[in-house]
Amino acid sequence: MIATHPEVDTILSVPPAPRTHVTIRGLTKSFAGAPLYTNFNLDLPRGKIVSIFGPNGCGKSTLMNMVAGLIPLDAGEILFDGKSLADTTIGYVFQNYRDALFPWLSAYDNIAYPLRRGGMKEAEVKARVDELIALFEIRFDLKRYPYELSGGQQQTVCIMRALAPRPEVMFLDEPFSALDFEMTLFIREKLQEAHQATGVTMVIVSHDLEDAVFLADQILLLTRRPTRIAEIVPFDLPRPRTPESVSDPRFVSVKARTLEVFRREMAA
Ligand SMILES: Nc1ncnc2c1ncn2[C@@H]1O[C@H](COP(=O)(O)OP(=O)(O)OP(=O)(O)O)[C@@H](O)[C@H]1O
Repeated sequence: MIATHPEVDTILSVPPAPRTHVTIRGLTKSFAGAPLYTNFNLDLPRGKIVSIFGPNGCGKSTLMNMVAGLIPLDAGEILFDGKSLADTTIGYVFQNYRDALFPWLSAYDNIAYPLRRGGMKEAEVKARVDELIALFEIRFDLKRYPYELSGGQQQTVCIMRALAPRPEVMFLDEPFSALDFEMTLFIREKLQEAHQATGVTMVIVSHDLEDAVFLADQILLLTRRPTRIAEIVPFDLPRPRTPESVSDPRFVSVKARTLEVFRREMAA
């Protein structure tokens, strides 16, 4: 006899949507006995940028960190093209770039770190780092150490390091929150270029509505905890999006819709 279990039923009964890259089924997580996610299902589309937005403490970072394997699930299954995380190359950009880079390594060696760790030959490491230097149009000296770089330069190095091993999925936890406006514009542009050049699936947690909308193909809006999907708002403004895009009526309309759902959830 086959034992039935609600979580297994969920996993079997919800097939992934077409062009899905990451399939999340029956995800369940509590902290100190208080449920955060219960039987949560989500498909993340291949090659798209999904922003996660929602009320404070609703579990945006926890969701992304569970998908990235940094926080264990209580139950459920997360597959990348049907593969486990262990068989998938991912990249992760932390919110706090100051703590994310290895201070004893130069910027160059930070970027090269995951490649060398993966056993890549030095000539190939150099070729890959050179590609990233060209993609990001780096003009500062990568022989410098993290403490010698500006915040924006450090975050750029973090993003280059995450992209170096050609990840299938890249996770970014509030990548703009510690940046000034000028650097935010720069990093937005560079992330967009990197996405267009590589087609990597990206997941971004954001606290800022404009940041959440700007890069996204989809804005995943979460409810208060116990957390469910409030709405997935699509945003198909053509790329490249520019600083002027924020006044485009399509941008304004998606931002207004996102705010409306957010307000509804705050009031719930
Ligand atoms: N290690 C932990 N132990 C206990 N509770 C936790 C832990 N990590 C997260 N939580 C709780 O889980 C909830 C979700 O946290 P999380 O940081 O994922 O939310 P968030 O939406 O990213 O929050 P914020 O908007 O404040 O950044 C919060 O109530 C938080 O206090």
